Amino acid sequence: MKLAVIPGDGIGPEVVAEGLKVLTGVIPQVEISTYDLGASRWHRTGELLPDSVLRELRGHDAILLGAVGDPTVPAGILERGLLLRIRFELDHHVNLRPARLYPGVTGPLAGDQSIDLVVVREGTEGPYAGAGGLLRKDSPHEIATEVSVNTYFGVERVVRNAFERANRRARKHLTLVHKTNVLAYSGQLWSRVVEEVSMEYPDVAVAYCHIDAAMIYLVTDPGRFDVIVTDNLFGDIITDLAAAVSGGIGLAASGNLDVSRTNPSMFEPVHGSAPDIAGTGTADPTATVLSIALLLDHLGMPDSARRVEAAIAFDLATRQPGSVGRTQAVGDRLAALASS
Ligand SMILES: NC(=O)c1ccc[n+]([C@@H]2O[C@H](COP(=O)([O-])OP(=O)(O)OC[C@H]3O[C@@H](n4cnc5c(N)ncnc54)[C@H](O)[C@@H]3O)[C@@H](O)[C@H]2O)c1
Ligand SMILES: CC(C)[C@H](C(=O)O)[C@@H](O)C(=O)O
Ligand SMILES: [Mg+2]
Repeated sequence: MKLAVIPGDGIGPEVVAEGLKVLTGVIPQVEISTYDLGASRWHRTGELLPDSVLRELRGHDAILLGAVGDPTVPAGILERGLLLRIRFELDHHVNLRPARLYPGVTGPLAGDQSIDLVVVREGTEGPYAGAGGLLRKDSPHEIATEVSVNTYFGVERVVRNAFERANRRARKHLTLVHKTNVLAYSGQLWSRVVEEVSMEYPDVAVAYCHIDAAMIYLVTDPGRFDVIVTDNLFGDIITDLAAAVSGGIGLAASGNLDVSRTNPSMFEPVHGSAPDIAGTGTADPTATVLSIALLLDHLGMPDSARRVEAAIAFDLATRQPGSVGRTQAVGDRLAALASS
């Protein structure tokens, strides 16, 4: 397997190092190329993602990314110019973000909540598309627009993927989360496409939830969700909350998938570069390791993926209170468990 690794900024390199320990323990023959992209390269050279590097990335089976973003770089430069550019150029239209409350993990919710859901977030459109601009800049009449772009092609392929996933899961339940009461045009398109595609999946029960109410239910009754399909921005927000109620952002994994497999997919923790804890050795690398399980599944190595997941499940079930908090110690435990 040829793997491109982008450690990135902040805690990115710290969690990626632990992820690679686990991966190379399970798949010793992995061929790794590491790419120095992120804040330090930008400061040194002004480069974000040279075209030559993008070409090289395309030649790999998958990409593992830590995180990008740094307080010394103006907001959005790295996020848009590096991370989103990779997602867009490599057509990562399905942003897969499972959230599960593992046995032994204490979440912040009251009572015995069961959480086992997967968010299928659209990855290349919505307000992320970069359409819009500033009119009458620096005047009292300045106007900023950020247009949400939703194409039939883009919505249909992500909705179809969500139905396929729901159909393979035990509960066979899909919830569209949107804001159709206000976002009339895009809401209509998403609702219509969900209705159309649902005809091909008669075994999947379909529900709808406005984004604001979905935030209530994620906290009061998360068990109602199985597969959530939603747009790029709603999906970003939902998945941080889903992570928080499932034991924390340090456990939340993601895969940016080109479902057509024309381009390599990219796997990364849902969290960012966490400048507040970077360098302290306290970041939880579990999200990165779980992202590696998604990567192994995507590349057709389900047995290895299950070994990695089982290692995480065992570790989470047996972690002593206060024993999280050392990045390397967690990575060592997971690597030993996964390769034993
Ligand atoms: N995919 C990505 O690369 C990605 C994702 C989100 C944010 N970002 C960027 O990261 C930077 C920081 O963003 P932010 O602070 O809003 O979000 P963040 O996810 O980096 O951090 C939010 C909070 O979660 C904590 N946290 C994050 N990961 C953790 C881990 N593995 N273990 C323990 N605690 C963890 C942080 O300490 C912080 O308190 C920004 O530049 C942002 O744009 C990048
Ligand atoms: C950093 C940012 C561009 C990114 C997003 O909004 O998708 C992040 O928040 C994420 O969740 O991966
Ligand atoms: Mg996010």
